[in-house]
Formats: sequence, C-alpha cells, structure tokens
Amino acid sequence: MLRVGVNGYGTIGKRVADAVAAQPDMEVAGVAKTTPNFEAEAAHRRGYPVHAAREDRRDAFDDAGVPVAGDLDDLVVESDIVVDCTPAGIGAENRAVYERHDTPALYQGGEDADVADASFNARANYDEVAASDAEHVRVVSCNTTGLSRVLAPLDEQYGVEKARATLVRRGGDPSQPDRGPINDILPDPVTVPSHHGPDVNTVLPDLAVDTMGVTVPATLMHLHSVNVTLETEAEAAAVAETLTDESRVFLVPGDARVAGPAHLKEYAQDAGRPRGDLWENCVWAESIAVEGRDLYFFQAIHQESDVVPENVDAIRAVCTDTEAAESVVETNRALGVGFGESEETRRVAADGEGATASADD
Ligand SMILES: NC(=O)C1=CN([C@@H]2O[C@H](COP(=O)(O)OP(=O)(O)OC[C@H]3O[C@@H](n4cnc5c(N)ncnc54)[C@H](OP(=O)(O)O)[C@@H]3O)[C@@H](O)[C@H]2O)C=CC1
Ligand SMILES: O=C(OP(=O)(O)O)[C@H](O)COP(=O)(O)O
Repeated sequence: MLRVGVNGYGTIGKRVADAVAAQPDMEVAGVAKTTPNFEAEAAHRRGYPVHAAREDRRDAFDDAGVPVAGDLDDLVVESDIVVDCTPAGIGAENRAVYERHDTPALYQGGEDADVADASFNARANYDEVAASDAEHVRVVSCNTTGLSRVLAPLDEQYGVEKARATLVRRGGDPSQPDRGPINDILPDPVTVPSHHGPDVNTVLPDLAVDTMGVTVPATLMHLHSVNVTLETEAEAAAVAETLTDESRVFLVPGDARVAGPAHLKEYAQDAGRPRGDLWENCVWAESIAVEGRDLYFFQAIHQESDVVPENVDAIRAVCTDTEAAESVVETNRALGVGFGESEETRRVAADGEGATASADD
C-alpha cells in the first residue's frame, strides 16, 4: 500500500484525498492545512489524520477542537509521497521540506514548471515521466490537462500542424465568493499567447499550439473553443470516433440536449458523481466540424476535478512500475471515470491486466 500525504486540503486537495482513498493500492497517510475550518472538520470526519501545516497554527486547531495528528514534518515522514495541493507559489516553498525527508512530491499547475523535475499528464507523457525517475513532478493545470487530453490523440491519429484555442475561463470556483469578475469579460491574460500553450509544451514539447484566455463571470467550468489544423484530412465522424476512444473524454451526445456547463453539472449530479465532479473533458459531439484540414469543436473542462485522476496516475508513475494504460484503467475504475466504456478500458480488461501496487521503494 502506498501511503499518500496531501498537503493543502482545498478544492483540489480534498478531491485528491478521496481519489487516493478509493484506489486499491493507496491509502491517505494524512492531510495538512493551516486553518481549522469546516474543511478541516470534514477531513477529520472522513477519517483522514489532520496535520497543522504550520507549527504556529497548532493551538488554533486545539482551540477549535479539531484533533491534530502532527505537523507537516510528521505528515511527510508518514508518507511515501506527498501531493502538494497548497495555493499557487506555496508548493515551491514546500519542496525543501519534502527534499529534507527524501520524500517524492507532486505539485499542481499553479506552480511554475520549474518547481519540479518534470510536468505530467497521463495521456501525454506518463511513460517519459515514469522512465525519468523524477521524484518531484508537477501535474499540469486544469486547462492544460484538458487541452493535452485531446491534442495528444489528434496528433497521433492525424498529425497536428497547428492548434489554436480560446479558453473561456471561469472567474473562480463555486467555493470562492471573493473572486470575479461579477459583471465583465476580461482578456486574461491580455497578452498572447496565454500561459496555457507553453504549458502544453511541458508535456507535449513538439506540438505547435497557441492559446488566448478570457475570464467571465461564471464558476462552474471552463469552456474551450478549439481549432486544430491537422496534417491529414479527416472526416468529422472519424474525429468523433478518435475522441470517443479516449477514456477521459466524454463526447456529449446531441440528443442529451446539454446546453452548457450548468446542464453538464446537473448531468454529473444526476449520475451520482461525488461533488458533481466531471473528471472527463466534455466535448460537444455536434460541435465537431471539419473544413479541409481545419478541425473545430467546443469542450467544457471541470476545473475542480479534471486533474484529480491525473494526480493518481502521477503517484503511480513516480512510485511504482505500473504501466500507463494499467494505471489509467485502475484510476478510472476506482473513481468511476467515464459515462461509457472506452476502447482502452475494453482492451486492458480483455488482456486481464490490472494496476499493480509494486512500489519501487
Ligand atoms: N481550483 C482549480 O480550479 C484548480 C487549481 N489548481 C491548482 O491547484 C493548487 C491548489 O488550488 P486550489 O485547491 O484551488 O486551492 P484552494 O485555495 O481551494 O486550497 C488550498 C488549500 O491549501 C491550504 N493552505 C493554505 N496555505 C497552506 C500552507 N502554507 N500549507 C498547507 N496548506 C495550506 C488551504 O487551507 P488553509 O487556508 O486552511 O491552510 C486550502 O485547504 C494551485 O496550484 C492551483 O493553481 C489546478 C487545477 C484547477
Ligand atoms: O489552473 C487553473 O487554471 P489555468 O489552467 O487557467 O491556469 C485553475 O482553474 C486555477 O485557476 P485560478 O488561478 O484562476 O484559480
């Protein structure tokens, strides 16, 4: 059993902890945060040992009646790997703590790429990261994850001459009342390209991609308008087939009459998904169009959850000998990723494979 510590228990951290707890080869060693708020109480109720991330905050936990299992050092010692889910910039400060204990760590996409020895997306570069023996790995951000999951298979199947995407970014998460805008539409960043294209190149280095960002008064999901000039001509139906075969792409059927992210979130909640999470890219099947070698489509990205299965796979890539396909299938199975069965799932099931818990160390 891999013992996984989660440092930072907010939007991403709480989901990563639950996803780790769902895996047959992993358990949650504990979680850490600085404030004994409702989320700390929820972590305690879920049975996760709660750690005070800063020694000077320990009294606050005692005063609030939230039992404290230890400090950050204790959590790192207890863990085979730590998933750092602290706010952007704090992960970089924490790397020294993980190094001091010689404990591998994952970081999130809010950190600069140079926080880690490698950036990770399971569909784009699991094998390279696993082979590199990198012990400090950054899981790319939600938007970059969403782009990488579609651009990797399109590049393999048809070749990508040039990808362009306009990212309509949600202003903040539903749990962030202090975010905005509340009545505006912001070029964000106003400079072009946005950081997302270069970030895709941290996991798909040879792919030509430019991105622009716009932030809007919405909290539910990001929405991407994607245009890809392919190297070979393809029918829209063939592209749809290619994307259907991806286990972390949900091709939203036209007859579902899903108008936008509000319907997608309702779809997930009706399906009984925890927190209404949508771990998959949601590509509108009807939007897939091809003019010559130019492909167009819309996809929605659930920023709170799409990186969660990627973190689970990154744990296996860093700590075990598990192959990419095995890990993805195991992660998907344990979480319930996929509204239908992908080709990848069918193939691995037919081969009788399953993720192993064989830790290297
Ligand atoms: N939300 C999103 O849409 C996405 C976020 N990311 C990235 O994931 C990372 C985390 O983001 P997100 O989950 O949204 O952030 P949140 O603000 O929701 O959660 C951060 C958590 O870290 C805790 N925290 C703050 N300071 C410290 C500290 N010094 N040590 C330990 N814990 C601390 C906070 O609680 P407390 O204050 O009690 O300590 C909170 O639990 C960022 O890099 C972000 O860019 C990536 C993809 C999508
Ligand atoms: O990593 C994210 O977005 P990004 O891919 O646009 O950088 C998350 O949605 C967090 O974004 P935020 O920095 O607006 O909270």
